[in-house]
Amino acid sequence: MQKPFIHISGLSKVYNKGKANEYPALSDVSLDVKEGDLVSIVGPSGCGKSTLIMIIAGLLEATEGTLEIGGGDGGFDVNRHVGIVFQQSLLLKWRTVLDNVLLPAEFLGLPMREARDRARDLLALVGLQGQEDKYPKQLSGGQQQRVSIARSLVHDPKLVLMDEPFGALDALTREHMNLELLRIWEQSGKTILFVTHGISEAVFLGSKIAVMTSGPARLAKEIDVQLPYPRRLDMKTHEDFGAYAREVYGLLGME
Ligand SMILES: Nc1ncnc2c1ncn2[C@@H]1O[C@H](COP(=O)(O)OP(=O)(O)OP(=O)(O)O)[C@@H](O)[C@H]1O
Repeated sequence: MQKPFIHISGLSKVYNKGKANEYPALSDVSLDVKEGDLVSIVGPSGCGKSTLIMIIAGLLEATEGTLEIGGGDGGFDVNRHVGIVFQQSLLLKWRTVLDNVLLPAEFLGLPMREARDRARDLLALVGLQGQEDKYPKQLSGGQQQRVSIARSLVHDPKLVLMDEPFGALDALTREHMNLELLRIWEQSGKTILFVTHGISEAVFLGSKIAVMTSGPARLAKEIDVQLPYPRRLDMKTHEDFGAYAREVYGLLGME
């Protein structure tokens, strides 16, 4: 049987272990993700979503458990093959849009001529063709987040981690960005883990939803979302969409 692209088993994280302020942020999390999946990770504030993402990104060490990425062939390099988008776009204000997108390619020492072509293609993919020479402050919040999505893809990662990327946007821009993200996902074929507080957003985007709960911080359930792609906003009014949302509300104790 083919191994999952991401295999997480029995993962726990205790902050400040052994100290008076020891804090269990993740407890016994297991999750398998197929290549090309878009997995929404949804849960209340403080349930450990960012902690999980940071561990997967190699920015934080787990206290216990197994994490394997890349199907176990040993060819996955977390520095080379992961792209990250945070809630804030974290653009460098003194660099142009194009130069911001190029940052990961610079860090990784990739051939810059090809990277520049790719960055231009990605800016077109995220709807920012013609904005390459602008500076971040000349863009709206939604446009800045598009730049950070292009930046997360410039080194052609196999896995994109998105930690509440649209949390700071207004509701309408957020819905628009949801549609854009689905288009980018379908065109790029990347595996995406998408953290959100938004139940509707989680259902709308995900091929799978990982529902996390706090107290204890754990993975309550994985739900395969059988809604067809391409998804359209009017699907949110459909009965099936409502049933998935109700299931997530129920798991979070919010019926
Ligand atoms: N460096 C740290 N030291 C101690 N505790 C921490 C640290 N980082 C996070 N925590 C705690 O671990 C818990 C999980 O934090 P985390 O940021 O992963 O949650 P989250 O689900 O992403 O929250 P939010 O949705 O509000 O961003 C929280 O209670 C937080 O206070």
